[in-house]
Amino acid sequence: MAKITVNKDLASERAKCEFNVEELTNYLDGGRENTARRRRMEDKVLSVKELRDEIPEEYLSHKEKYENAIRKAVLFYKVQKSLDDPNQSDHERIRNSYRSTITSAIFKDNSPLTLHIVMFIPAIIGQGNDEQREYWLKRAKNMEIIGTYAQTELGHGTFLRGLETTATYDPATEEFVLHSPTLTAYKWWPGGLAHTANYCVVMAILYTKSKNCGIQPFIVQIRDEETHMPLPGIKLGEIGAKLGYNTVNNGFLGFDNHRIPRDRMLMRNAQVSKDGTFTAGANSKLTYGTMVYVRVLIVNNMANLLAKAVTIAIRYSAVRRQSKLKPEDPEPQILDYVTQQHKLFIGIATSHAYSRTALWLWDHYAKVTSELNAGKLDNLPELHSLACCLKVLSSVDAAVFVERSRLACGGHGYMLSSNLPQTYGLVTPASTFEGENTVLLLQVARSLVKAWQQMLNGRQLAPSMAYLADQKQLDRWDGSVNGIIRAFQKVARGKLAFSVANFEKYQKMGLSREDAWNKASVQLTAAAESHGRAIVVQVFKTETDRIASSLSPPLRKALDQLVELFTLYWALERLGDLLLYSPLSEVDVRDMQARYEELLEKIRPNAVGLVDGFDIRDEILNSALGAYDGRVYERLMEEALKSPLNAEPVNSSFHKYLKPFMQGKL
Ligand SMILES: CCCCCCCC/C=C\CCCCCCCCCC(=O)SCCNC(=O)CCNC(=O)[C@H](O)C(C)(C)COP(=O)(O)OP(=O)(O)OC[C@H]1O[C@@H](n2cnc3c(N)ncnc32)[C@H](O)[C@@H]1OP(=O)(O)O
Ligand SMILES: Cc1cc2nc3c(=O)[nH]c(=O)nc-3n(C[C@H](O)[C@H](O)[C@H](O)COP(=O)(O)OP(=O)(O)OC[C@H]3O[C@@H](n4cnc5c(N)ncnc54)[C@H](O)[C@@H]3O)c2cc1C
Repeated sequence: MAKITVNKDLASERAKCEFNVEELTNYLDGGRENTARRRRMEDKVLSVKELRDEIPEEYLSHKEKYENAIRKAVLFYKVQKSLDDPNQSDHERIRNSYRSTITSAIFKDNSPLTLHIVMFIPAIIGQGNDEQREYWLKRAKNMEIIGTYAQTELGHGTFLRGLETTATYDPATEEFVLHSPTLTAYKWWPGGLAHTANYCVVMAILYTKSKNCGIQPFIVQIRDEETHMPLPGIKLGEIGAKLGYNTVNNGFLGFDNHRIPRDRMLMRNAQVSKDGTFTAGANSKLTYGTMVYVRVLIVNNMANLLAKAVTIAIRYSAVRRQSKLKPEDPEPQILDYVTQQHKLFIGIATSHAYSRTALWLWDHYAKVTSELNAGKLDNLPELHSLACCLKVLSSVDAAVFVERSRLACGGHGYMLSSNLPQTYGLVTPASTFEGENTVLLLQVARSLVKAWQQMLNGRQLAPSMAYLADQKQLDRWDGSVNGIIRAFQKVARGKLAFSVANFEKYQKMGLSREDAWNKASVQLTAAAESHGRAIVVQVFKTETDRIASSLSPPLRKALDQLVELFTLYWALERLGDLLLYSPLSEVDVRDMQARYEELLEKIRPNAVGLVDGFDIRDEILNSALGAYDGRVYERLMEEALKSPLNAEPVNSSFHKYLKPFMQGKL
């Protein structure tokens, strides 16, 4: 094997690291065996050279990008399948794949099969009855059919009761008639819908016996299994170019009185009998279960994308030298600027915070799902609220810190060859999809207001909201992580109390409940956001304490520093709230600021080790700035030379336009 020459600054950073990087990787993977398994899988996938792009994706046309993505998706699926351990349960398979980012090595802009895996199959599992699962899951898991999740319409994404697609039951033929009565009823957005999927789960308003029975899921064939032509009564297409996700093949779909058999309604929850009698499920919101599942997964996806961005930015910052700190000294590494550390170390800490929170949430999700399967629904509202608020916070923070990583790389961060713009294109839609963030915060606020009322009635609160009942004053600011967590809880409690008081005040002033809610909604969403912050810091701290107790002292210290940095960063960001709701004084603020700066200094020698610990291979980072060897400038030039414009010294447009123009002949 050729010897890698590592940039000398990066090499000396690695020599400075105070902990064992491999131990950190094992910790993140959940053990040495998991690291080995993940690496074996990466080796195998990366050994398939047909999965690599010869021409950088960005130089392909829109159509070529899609065709190339499909070519790779098929091959990638087969390689993955050959590595699958059939003895793992679905729960274990997903948990074990939490640290896997290998998909990014193949697709810079995501795969056209994403929705098949992430929503179509889960919708059949969550919404299909036993026979439906038996039949459809086998076909879907074997890739005999490819599906997507078609819910959003041109006119409505958030407000599901406002969907216009109808499924009207016809008892004479025992069929549902699917129809899009208007342009705005067209399904719009589903990934893979345009040219990839031949089936989809369609969410439509069910009418039977002339009654609206709410939104229900239907499994609908949309293309012929042989010719792939759209079926009669179905209009399909692609929605066009987007900020990112351009290889996901998002599509539109309209129905013109398209008929499907009765057994195509997924009937795990609600049912329609042959004569058209509707039987409601135990809770109508179980129909929204696929969204809860994906919201839970998104938290982890955000942690991984952020780890990628911050790895690139930290390595680049160790290599890049710019300006002068002292006139007599050479140009320093930009990582030595404390402002640069302030921009980036929080990204490392945030990725850790959400990857710990994501695992915690996944285990909670699995527990509640098994209760739901046993008919126990009590914990569904809390799960919904938690999934909403953690999806919101992780997507907002990831977008901010990925963009900050890009900016921290100066001009080179603007290059597609840095892979930072594309990474931003992957994180930013998560603030919109799977429930627009403000809308989800309002759902969280709704659950908090309910909890507040339960508390006033002396009822027990769900564990994640139990702190609301803690009436004790926070007498003293001690600056410890646990003290700050309690302060965050006080903030959330205080903001909730304030918004509930305003909500009630507006109603007393004569506004309807709905108008009062709307008027109080800025404060309500702020309370929901604070509730989320309190949960994330607490989970980050307690889960790190729980899992890291057996680690070596140097690594334990490094992780504790990240937890403290994360806590202090948000305390300083939310000073106004803390000054309102906790006994924080001016001196305490100055102490916190000093401690924060001290932490930046302590983390500085470990910065490269911390991102090396994410163990994201060059093929996955896909970045001229972030490669392990730090050959930043050489790679930037190599990538520049791949531009098709560099294939010839003079472009034909010179003779056609520029020359006549400059010579006054045009
Ligand atoms: C080996 C496999 C490994 C897999 C690994 C995969 C790796 C990849 C990882 C990550 C994936 C990244 C890529 C993801 C691509 C995703 C693409 C995106 C797809 C989509 O966007 S699909 C469309 C999503 N759409 C939405 O989210 C719509 C948002 N709107 C809503 O959810 C609702 O309309 C609403 C909640 C806002 C309001 O609903 P409505 O019916 O009007 O409700 P109300 O009448 O107001 O009642 C509210 C009442 O209901 C309760 N409630 C609401 N939702 C739920 C729920 N889901 N569960 C439980 N309860 C719910 C709510 O609390 C209220 O209760 P109350 O009345 O207060 O008691
Ligand atoms: C990349 C990408 C992939 C997607 N993939 C899929 C898919 O596979 N399948 C699918 O079905 N859908 C998909 N979607 C659609 C996505 O789920 C919706 O865009 C999302 O649910 C938001 O709905 P909307 O676009 O209608 O936004 P809107 O609801 O119109 O939001 C616009 C604005 O209105 C505000 N607003 C709306 N309602 C309220 C309210 N009640 N209170 C306060 N403010 C409100 C919002 O906060 C926002 O600021 C995808 C979207 C994207 C971007």
